[in-house]
Amino acid sequence: MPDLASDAARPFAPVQAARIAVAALAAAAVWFEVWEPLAPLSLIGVAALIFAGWPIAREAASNLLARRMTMELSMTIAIVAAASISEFFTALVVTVFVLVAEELERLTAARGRRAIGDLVEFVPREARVRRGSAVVTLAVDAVAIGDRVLVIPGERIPVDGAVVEGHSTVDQSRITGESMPAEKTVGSFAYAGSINQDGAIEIVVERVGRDTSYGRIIEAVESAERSRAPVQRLADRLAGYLVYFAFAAAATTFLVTGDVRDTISVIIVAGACGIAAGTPLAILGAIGRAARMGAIVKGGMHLETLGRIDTVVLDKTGTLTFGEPRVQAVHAAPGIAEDEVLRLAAAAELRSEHPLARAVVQAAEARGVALVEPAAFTNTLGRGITAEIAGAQVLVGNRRLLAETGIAVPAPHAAEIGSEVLVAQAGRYLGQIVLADRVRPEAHDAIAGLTALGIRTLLLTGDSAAVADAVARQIGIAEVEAGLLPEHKLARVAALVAGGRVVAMVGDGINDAPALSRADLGVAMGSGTDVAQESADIVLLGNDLLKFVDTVRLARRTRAIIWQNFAGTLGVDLIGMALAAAGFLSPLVAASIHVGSEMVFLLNSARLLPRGSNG
Ligand SMILES: Nc1ncnc2c1ncn2[C@@H]1O[C@H](COP(=O)(O)OP(=O)(O)OP(=O)(O)O)[C@@H](O)[C@H]1O
Ligand SMILES: [Zn+2]
Repeated sequence: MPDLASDAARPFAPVQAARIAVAALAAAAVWFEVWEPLAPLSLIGVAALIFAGWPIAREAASNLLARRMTMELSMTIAIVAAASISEFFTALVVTVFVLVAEELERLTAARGRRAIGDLVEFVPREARVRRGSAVVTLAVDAVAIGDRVLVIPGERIPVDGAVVEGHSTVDQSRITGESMPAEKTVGSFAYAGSINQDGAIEIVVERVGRDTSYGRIIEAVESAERSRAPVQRLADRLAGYLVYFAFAAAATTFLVTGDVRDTISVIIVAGACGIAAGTPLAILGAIGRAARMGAIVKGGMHLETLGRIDTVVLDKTGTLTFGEPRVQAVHAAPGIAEDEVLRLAAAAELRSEHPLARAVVQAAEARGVALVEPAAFTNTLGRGITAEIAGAQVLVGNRRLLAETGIAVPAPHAAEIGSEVLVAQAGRYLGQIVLADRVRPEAHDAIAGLTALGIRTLLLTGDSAAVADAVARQIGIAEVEAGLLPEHKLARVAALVAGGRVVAMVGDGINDAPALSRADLGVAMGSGTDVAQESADIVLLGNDLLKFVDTVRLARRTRAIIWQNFAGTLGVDLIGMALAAAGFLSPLVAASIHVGSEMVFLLNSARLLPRGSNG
């Protein structure tokens, strides 16, 4: 049972091969009774067992000292027992089996590790940095934020940053999971770890190394490898119990039948590496595969939770929509100019980070309206802005904000469904600005995918019921709750969790951060706030909701594979021990069943490893 973290990196050692060869040759020599001066004690057998069995016995001794019940322990006992009744052939062949199995396990585990190694290796170590008119090649560590990095066609992009020159298409599938090449022109954002295809581009460095999106993927996978998921601890415990059980069964067999060979078979047949090594391999493989799709799962525990979720709560703005509303129309009250409505709104919104605020300011700029700085302003959660402009109080926000101040507002324009931003000055209604956000094109299919998995979906939003209903209809979410303040979203999620649902909340961190952290699983959009991405359990780097659905499927499959291995191991071991106790299994057959079944379960886990990890 090799330890994934430490042993797997070790290549196939020549001495290990020598041990296997020596044990195999000695087994043949014993079989043909080549040189047996001291029969029934086989000198060749003893010498070969000491040489070949040494690592197994050493591992067994250290496990014994650490009070860990492992296969090495039971196998050592079985080998010694076989030798002590002069069954040297059996002892040697079992030794070969154990050594070969360990080597195979190590190779499988190494594949898991290599998937991570490839990940780390993929980002170039050097970058071409512009220095005045010259271009110098620097180690990526020496590149500073604000430097201009040049990337020629065919090269991998070494840093995260905005393109300031050139035009190209890049393959950024490793970061966002999108299979189509993405076009990069001046102003687009380029990710470290993507491959520049046909044009030279120049990038202003914004993030380097572990701070890049790709660096975060690596970090997530590495930490997933270090942290043990609860199911992994369960696997270790179960493996230990199996060894105890095998000892008890062997003792019983010996007491009842008095047959040493059958007793040895009972010990040998019970294997648990399929779960002890297969469980971490499955988790690592799944996390690596999710990372390939642009879904960073920050640990095996979250993967496990994801496999159990039955409810997904989604935020609207920034999650189901792009979170980039655009002004559709400005409706001014009689006698008021549209530009005046926009001017006051933009002034009030000037310092607000809210997506609606930014859209209003942008629209004002686009129309050439002069922007004035507000003398004072306050932001009321879920309502809007109260500002002081040119000595008058200006309200910019939703119906709730104006109604609470006693300002009458005409009914919404039936022509458009959009978020409305109402504007009032000194207690008088001036007009409204209608904004619309684009629904993410994959949102509809993503919801359908979740529904097909039997998952309940809810849309929670601070926006008006009219907008929320329109979005919900468009993407096929049945349950909608609108007009919610952040604390309402939190309470709603808390109620679902208290009701026994396993809840994932998908959001962008703008006014849904408390709910994100309250859910069993917080899923942050890559376009969301940094805080949300940092505190979330899963980050969707590419903002692709379909990849979230794929990740849910993957998590369920991982759970299924782990449980298949659990059940399979228990079944094989119990049936094997019963057959061995009844005298149906020779130690050799018992050893092949042990090793054979373990390899099947290990390969079952290895199915989850990302494919083509070199590409
Ligand atoms: N700066 C602002 N300017 C104008 N209106 C605002 C502002 N901040 C909040 N509002 C109003 O309050 C409502 C709720 O805002 P909140 O930020 O909680 O949710 P949201 O962004 O509309 O949607 P979601 O909850 O889906 O993210 C908005 O729809 C808007 O009507
Ligand atoms: Zn084993």
